[in-house]
Amino acid sequence: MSTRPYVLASAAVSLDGYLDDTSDRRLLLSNEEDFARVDDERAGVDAILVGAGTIRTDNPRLLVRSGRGNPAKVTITGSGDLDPSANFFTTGDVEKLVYAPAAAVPKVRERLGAVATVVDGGDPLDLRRVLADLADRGIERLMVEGGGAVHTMFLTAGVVDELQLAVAPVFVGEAEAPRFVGPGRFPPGRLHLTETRRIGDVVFMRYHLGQAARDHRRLREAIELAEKCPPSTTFRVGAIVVNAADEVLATGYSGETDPHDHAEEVAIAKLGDADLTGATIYSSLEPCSSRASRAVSCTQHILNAGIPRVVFAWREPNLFVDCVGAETLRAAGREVRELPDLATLVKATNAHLPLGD
Ligand SMILES: NC(=O)C1=CN([C@@H]2O[C@H](COP(=O)(O)OP(=O)(O)OC[C@H]3O[C@@H](n4cnc5c(N)ncnc54)[C@H](OP(=O)(O)O)[C@@H]3O)[C@@H](O)[C@H]2O)C=CC1
Ligand SMILES: Nc1c(N[C@@H]2O[C@H](COP(=O)(O)O)[C@@H](O)[C@H]2O)[nH]c(=O)[nH]c1=O
Repeated sequence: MSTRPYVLASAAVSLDGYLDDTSDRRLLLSNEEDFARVDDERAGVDAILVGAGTIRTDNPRLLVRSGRGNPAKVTITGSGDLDPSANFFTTGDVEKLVYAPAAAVPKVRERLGAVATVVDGGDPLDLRRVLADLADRGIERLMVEGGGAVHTMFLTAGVVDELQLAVAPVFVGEAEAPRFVGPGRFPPGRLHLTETRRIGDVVFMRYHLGQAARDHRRLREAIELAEKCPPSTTFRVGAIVVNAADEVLATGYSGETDPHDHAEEVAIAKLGDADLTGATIYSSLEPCSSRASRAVSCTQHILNAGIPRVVFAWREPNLFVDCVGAETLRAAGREVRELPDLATLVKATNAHLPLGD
């Protein structure tokens, strides 16, 4: 079971590393196309978090403009100095959560209790406790949109899995303007760069950190493995099982020994009596939860084998069956991570299927 959500930090920065200028007007660093990308990211998360400073400065709504998702809104405050009529609280029919240090909770609840759920975040506020509480509330994927104090806090606490930066072609040049991050002890070493993209005049960069970086590397390998699948009229999938030390225990791909083979069942069948404590199975596609060709689903094989962690890229589209693999595994207490930025590669391997768009 996840003890915290997958945390995706997102920011748009100037060439000199600022989030905003010092004027009263909000500085738009993203261009229209990049704001659409941010909207897509928002549509794919369960909650969006900004600091109280951002609510006071920007008065954001934090809604999905395209109407495709319904993420909850989350903020952090020590002072409780937030206006209950701010857009954060008044727009969107979604849950609003305010985390405050224990000592401040009564005051914050008095001010904001009618428009939000005020939660004790520990004394002093403990980020891991906040994240554990969000996980308990069903938040699997959290997008942290800033501002600078919040990005610094999350990154220096080592709880960011993915960082998305959009660099805009402008200088701010004001010493008093908010920077992307302040000083602190950040994760050591170089981050794992997983994507760069030109979006008009903006450069988009995606990085993965820590375990998420290891997951990204292994999942790409599983996706590449699917290229070995023989021609098929069903999904072409690759799977890799690693132990707690990230050593490969077994691999498999669809149709490896028989046309009905699924990648996960092939890999699991090769495991023998390997120690699966802390093991992870990487599968390019969400493990199936029911199937026509054989009696036991891959979700059930994973549960039977006792593999505690599952990482996949693409939610199974409702082409053959209605898949509930991820939900079933989570309900059984397994940690499930989805890396949807790799789904495009899996779709390309499955271009033979009638998938629509
Ligand atoms: N370009 C971009 O992508 C973005 C830009 N921005 C910009 O960033 C700026 C705001 O950034 P910034 O001023 O750093 O503010 P933040 O949004 O990071 O919020 C900081 C506030 O969060 C609360 N907080 C932080 N840590 C704690 C803690 N440990 N315990 C309790 N409360 C805590 C405090 O609230 P309190 O003071 O109430 O106690 C603090 O003042 C704005 O100018 C905004 O426009 C913001 C988001 C994205
Ligand atoms: N200025 C800026 C961002 N600002 C973020 O967007 C929030 C406003 O959201 P909304 O009210 O929903 O439009 C704002 O508070 C801050 O978190 N984001 C970006 O990707 N690029 C940008 O250039």
